[in-house]
Amino acid sequence: MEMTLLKVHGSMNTFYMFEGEEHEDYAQLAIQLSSIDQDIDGILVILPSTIAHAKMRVFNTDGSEASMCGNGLRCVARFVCERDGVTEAVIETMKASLHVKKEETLNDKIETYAVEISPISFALNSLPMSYLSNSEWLHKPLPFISEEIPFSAVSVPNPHLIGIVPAALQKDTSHQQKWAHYFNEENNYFSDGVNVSYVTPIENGIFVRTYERGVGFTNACGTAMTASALISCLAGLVPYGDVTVYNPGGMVKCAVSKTEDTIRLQLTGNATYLSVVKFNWSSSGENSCILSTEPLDEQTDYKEFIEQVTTLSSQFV
Ligand SMILES: N[C@@H](CCC[C@H](N)C(=O)O)C(=O)O
Repeated sequence: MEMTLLKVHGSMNTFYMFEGEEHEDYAQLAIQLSSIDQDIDGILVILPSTIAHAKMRVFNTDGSEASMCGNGLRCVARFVCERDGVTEAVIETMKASLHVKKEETLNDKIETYAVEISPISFALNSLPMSYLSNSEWLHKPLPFISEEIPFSAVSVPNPHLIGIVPAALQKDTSHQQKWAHYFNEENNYFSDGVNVSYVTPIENGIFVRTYERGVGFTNACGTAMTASALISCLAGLVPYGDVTVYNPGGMVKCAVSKTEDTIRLQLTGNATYLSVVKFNWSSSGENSCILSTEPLDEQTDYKEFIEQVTTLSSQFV
């Protein structure tokens, strides 16, 4: 089957995105595409929805399906808004229908979208995480990892384990690599695996590096950055409101607001189109191949933006 794919990124978290139908073997397509193009972190499928403007499904490079993808949702938001001629929309995801909207550009010429991140839960069984008989784990060391790093577990709704680390542990990624790898193999704590982020407060925000479940280290993970902003606010490391979050692929803004019984999260960042790719997909994989690639010209502007904004975080990249 010949398909037209858009190669897109949010903070350099990179995907092939396309309109599809239900009941195709997208897990296998994700595995095939990521073995052909090792730049990508997964695929985004835009489907018809009976309750929203569209439905998004996201598959990691290992073929596992995730309940949410913050960076991907911004790209889907752009596609759906441009397709339907609107500036706001609702996108159905695995666990919730989420509000998305076109935003003021983060910088000249950068297509920018804001997306709701929800539902949020600190209940360990929502990840799931199992540790002794705890029902939540917030800003406390996990002694089998380290007595110094405060970890928090949260689902938004995909699962995140977030550690607040000093600059030295942010620069040397081997500690994070070891534990993230361990938690994403057969283990006693996370039966479905977990996205693991190390967060370091910097001058005007936080820096977040994420090892994604089903992928490995990524340039950025949108849900992880938003969950990290929330944990940093709860821990008193940054004030509530708009948190500037740097990552190896760029910078986003995460709005965190909290009343007595409600937390609201919104992720704002780029939705950049890289190229239009014609792909021949055969289910056996034998004849699957890229037929043509037509580069688009948005990445030059994105690179300029990154050069301007990432001086503070360059020590970690
Ligand atoms: N990159 C995404 C998250 C993708 C899914 C994740 N690997 C999982 O399995 O939960 C993001 O931007 O949120």
